[in-house]
Amino acid sequence: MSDAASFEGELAINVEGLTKSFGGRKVVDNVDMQVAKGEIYGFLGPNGSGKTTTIRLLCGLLTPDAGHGTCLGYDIITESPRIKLEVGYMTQRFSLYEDLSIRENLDFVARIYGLPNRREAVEETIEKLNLKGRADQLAGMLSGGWKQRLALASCIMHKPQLLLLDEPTAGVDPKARREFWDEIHELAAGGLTVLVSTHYMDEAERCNKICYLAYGHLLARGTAQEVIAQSGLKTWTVSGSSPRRIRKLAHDLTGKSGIDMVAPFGATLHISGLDEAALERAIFPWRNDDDLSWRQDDPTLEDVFILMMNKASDNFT
Ligand SMILES: Nc1ncnc2c1ncn2[C@@H]1O[C@H](COP(=O)(O)OP(=O)(O)OP(=O)(O)O)[C@@H](O)[C@H]1O
Repeated sequence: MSDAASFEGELAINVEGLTKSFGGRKVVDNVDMQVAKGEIYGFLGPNGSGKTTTIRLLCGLLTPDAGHGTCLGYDIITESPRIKLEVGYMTQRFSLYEDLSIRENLDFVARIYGLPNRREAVEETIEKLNLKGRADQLAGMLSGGWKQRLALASCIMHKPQLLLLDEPTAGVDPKARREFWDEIHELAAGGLTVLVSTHYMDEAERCNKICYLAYGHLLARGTAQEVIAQSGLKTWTVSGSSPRRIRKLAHDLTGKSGIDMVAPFGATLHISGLDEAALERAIFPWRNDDDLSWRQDDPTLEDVFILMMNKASDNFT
């Protein structure tokens, strides 16, 4: 059996070739993943692209059909019970006992884990996640943001080394999301490794590294800047004399050769293409239009992800 301490300074997650099928359909296909200790690693991709399945393969809840590797220094196939003990997993539909208070919910979780010094562990967690003022409130009466904070508290009370968060802030307002992310950064600063799936671009940008999974295939990885640069996408931002003018331009350019994507952003339009020369040719007839103002821009992460999603749906579905 491997020694978890031996992964110190190494990779918290190191897997290769992970593959999993359901009903004859590959939902995770040959995925490699390396996550350094203490890193916040974002997991992005369209609905049904295999993010949750990959998370379950990593923590030993599912066995891969092919592939191998380690999580926290333990073999994901032969040592999954050890992994489960050292991972905090916040599932998409995390359930709390609504008629128990925050403190009672945490006490219940502490019992399940069989934590020694249960009371101390609960109070320490309440303190750590700033839940003190609400500790006696019923979970069912909490706002979405506080519920997520309680869910997070439940996942870290047993002091895991790796936190797996599956869309932890879905449906939570921006202020509560920001506070939740401040907390994640604080935990990572203390040495915890975090793998988080999200559909929010601002959250992707708060990760140290990200990867993009589509239809089971890992299409990109790196820092947000690296993923944007690797995409090779060229983008123009256009503003117009009126919303109607911008709508007409979007209509005229959509589907034109050389243009891979046309996306409205507020009062502007993002026009992107992978072949710079072909893009220039496509927009040329509108470049001197007095009603339009053109600016060459860096593509956003969202531009890049939408392009990858469109291309993946052509290639894999
Ligand atoms: N236990 C299962 N049995 C059969 N099919 C499954 C099972 N679990 C997941 N799937 C299917 O595998 C595919 C990938 O699902 P998964 O939940 O991993 O995607 P996801 O990227 O997490 O999606 P979302 O962003 O919607 O949460 C989906 O088509 C899903 O229906």
